[in-house]
Amino acid sequence: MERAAVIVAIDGPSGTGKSSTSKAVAAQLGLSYLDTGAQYRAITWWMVNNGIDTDDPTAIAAVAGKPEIVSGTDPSAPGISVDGTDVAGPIRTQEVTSKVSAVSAVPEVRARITELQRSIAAAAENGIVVEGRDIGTTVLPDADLKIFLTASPEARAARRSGELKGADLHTTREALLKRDAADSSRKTSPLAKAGDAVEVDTSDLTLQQVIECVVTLVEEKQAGK
Ligand SMILES: Nc1ncnc2c1ncn2[C@@H]1O[C@H](COP(=O)(O)OP(=O)(O)O)[C@@H](O)[C@H]1O
Ligand SMILES: Nc1ccn([C@H]2C[C@H](O)[C@@H](COP(=O)(O)OP(=O)(O)O)O2)c(=O)n1
Repeated sequence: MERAAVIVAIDGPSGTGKSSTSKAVAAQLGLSYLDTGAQYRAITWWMVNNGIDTDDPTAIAAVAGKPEIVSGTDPSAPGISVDGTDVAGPIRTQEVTSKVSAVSAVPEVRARITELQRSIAAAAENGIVVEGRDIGTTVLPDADLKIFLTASPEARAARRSGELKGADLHTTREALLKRDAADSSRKTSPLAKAGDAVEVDTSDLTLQQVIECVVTLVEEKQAGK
């Protein structure tokens, strides 16, 4: 039986499991996948690389339309490039991580990236899992299923410092909470749970349990479409 294309929005703060869950769910169900955080990281990388002062919203706004960002949507190899350069590695540096909240708070940046996200979602013939901070509230308010992942700061910091081998837990926790606070308090499209999103606290769940939970929710939606 042909399945209807389903659009899934997964939002939440850093380290709640959005990327790992979204990729696995998309792969398991044959859907496309979009990492919107990678797009904000990519535009931030471009700003840094081009000497733009990331503390100057006017300077950022003036050039927000310049970089050409191309996102891969295959969950097993997503990939991201800026003006033809593969930036999958460089967008994960600490410098980019520390500047991404300031760049992504600029309305001109958000307008540009949001438009790109909507066109990618519209082109996904078999459906798509889109993960970020404002997907269910702003980017795709008509998504078929909205999930909001949460987890305690302790669990999130432990997961992140596990990734950044040897990183101090306290420093990781503080940096993560600072970024969440900035992302939640910005004026334009802050990190927020949509009223109709299903909240899943992943603190005491394994990644496999979270994946199974989301797969079940998607399959229920598909069955009802
Ligand atoms: N439920 C979980 N239990 C334990 N570790 C997890 C869980 N979910 C994700 N992780 C791990 O935590 C880290 C951050 O997950 P990630 O998916 O990148 O989160 P986010 O995209 O929300 O920032 C990864 O190393 C991932 O493997
Ligand atoms: N939809 C989105 C996605 C990410 N952002 C911004 C805010 C986030 O701190 C950064 C980086 O997002 P990313 O998902 O890569 O962050 P993690 O380190 O995985 O938590 O991008 C956003 O403003 N809107």
